[in-house]
Amino acid sequence: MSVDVKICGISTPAAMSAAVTGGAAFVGLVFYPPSPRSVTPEQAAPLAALVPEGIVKTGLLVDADDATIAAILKEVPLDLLQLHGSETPERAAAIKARFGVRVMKVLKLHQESDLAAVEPYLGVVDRLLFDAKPPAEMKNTLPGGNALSFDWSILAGKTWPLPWMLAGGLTADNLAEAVAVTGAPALDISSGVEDAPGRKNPEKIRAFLAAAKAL
Ligand SMILES: O=C(O)c1ccccc1NCC(=O)[C@H](O)[C@H](O)COP(=O)(O)O
Repeated sequence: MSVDVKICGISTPAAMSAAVTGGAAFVGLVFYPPSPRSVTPEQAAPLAALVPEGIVKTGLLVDADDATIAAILKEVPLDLLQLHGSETPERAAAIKARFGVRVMKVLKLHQESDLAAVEPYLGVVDRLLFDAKPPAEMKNTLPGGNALSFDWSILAGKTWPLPWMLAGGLTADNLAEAVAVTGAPALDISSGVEDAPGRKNPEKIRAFLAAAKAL
């Protein structure tokens, strides 16, 4: 079995090169100033230029307004927008229509009933990402990238009529179990390939990608 990998929160050329040469299918740039991984459009543009055609350049946004999205897309040719805030289906549809870019909605899970949130996005977004709910104290400051997993069994045996990926507390050591339990076709990782929040370790990026390739 092979799974696609997204390396999220890249902010240096060394980390981008490790992701690209290691075989990432997606790379993620965080455009959310409170995050230790945040980049400005001007910082992101040269990083995006290191990414060959075929690897999906993803921009992570948290409840961004149109002016912010327009300013990012003016500088950075993104292929996919990751909506990591409280974007409604209507807002996701409006972003897609206005900017003509694919969108991936993040749904934060804690228990099986949280999956009810999927249905309103079907037929609207291009892809889903299932992540852990942030701790209450981080909800308004860092709504993702907290190295937290959720109960993967919530996803066991489920299928979805659109592409999706799994995130939250993944590491090279737990990815095999995560895929075995959830059947995830793609994985998204940030903290697990860092030495500290915002400090990506190229060796850890390579190790994660190698472990995913070995599944
Ligand atoms: O990375 C951030 O700082 C961040 C800030 C605000 C919203 C989301 C953020 N990150 C999300 C991700 O990097 C991933 O999609 C996912 O949450 C995986 O995170 P991790 O558990 O750190 O691997």
